[in-house]
Amino acid sequence: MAPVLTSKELVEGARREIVAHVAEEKQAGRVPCMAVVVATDDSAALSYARVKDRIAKELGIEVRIEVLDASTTQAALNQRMEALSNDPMVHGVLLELPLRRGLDANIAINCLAPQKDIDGLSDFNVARVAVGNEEVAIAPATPQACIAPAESETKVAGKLVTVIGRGRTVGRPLAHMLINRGATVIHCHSGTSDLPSLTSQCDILFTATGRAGLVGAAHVRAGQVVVDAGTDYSSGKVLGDVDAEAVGHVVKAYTPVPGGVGPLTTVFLFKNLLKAIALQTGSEQ
Ligand SMILES: Nc1nc2c(c(=O)[nH]1)N[C@@H](CN(C=O)c1ccc(C(=O)N[C@@H](CCC(=O)O)C(=O)O)cc1)CN2
Repeated sequence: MAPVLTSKELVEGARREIVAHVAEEKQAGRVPCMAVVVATDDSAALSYARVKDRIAKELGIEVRIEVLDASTTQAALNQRMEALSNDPMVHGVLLELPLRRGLDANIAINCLAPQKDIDGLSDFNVARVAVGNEEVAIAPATPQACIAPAESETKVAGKLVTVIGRGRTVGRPLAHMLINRGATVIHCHSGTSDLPSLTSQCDILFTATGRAGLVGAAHVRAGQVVVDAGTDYSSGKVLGDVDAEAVGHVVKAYTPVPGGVGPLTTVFLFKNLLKAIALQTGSEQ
């Protein structure tokens, strides 16, 4: 079996960096504060909010969780996002996804000032990433959490990579971020015909569809690194896109689910909060 690229060491390294950075912020008189808006009944999304709260406490970061009940309208959600964005004590706002039916995440997220959009999902941040201006953008956390384990195994620059998935939170920004890092990108999705021929020719395969077991032995070849950002809870436990048993016998290394991209996503959200502060205070131009 190929080595499993667990994210434990990367998470621990990132946490050490965050703790040091938070201490600097506190010396400068700021307590980094993230608002988490929960307007969903999705049990996974609710538990992610609680996980963020617990980890934030360990890192010295303040978290304000705002739960909006089932009667919340789009207008009320937008107003809450705007108010949190205008609060000088709040440095970043995150909207737990997916939202309740009838609420539009894009409209709500675009009510935030771009420098407070720590999910990096507002049109402003998406556009900055897409045009290669990532330095001064807030890039979404999950794509960052996909690239870090791949980079720990092999350089992304100059490689042929395939991305499966075109969602707004992972697949789409990930493809842009890989281009920004010098990779040659094949971008696939649910409508792609003959997926195995496009996934098996690349050096690094990223998958973010949420369809458990989509990637099997026919999709991979020896020597590849496979990064799995899929999460499917329909069976009662969390499963990735990759059939690890089948793929693990073929490839060079792969990230597991759980224990791979997920835990790294959370720490990159906190890193985004610190970048947001730098953008707000002008210490990053
Ligand atoms: N507004 C956002 N919503 C969502 C995002 C996001 O980046 N912004 N990503 C995911 C949720 N997410 C972080 O917010 C997240 C997902 C998974 C994990 C994680 O650690 N998963 C564990 C498995 C946990 C389990 O057993 O249930 C793992 O993979 O090891 C953390 C954060 C969707 N929503």
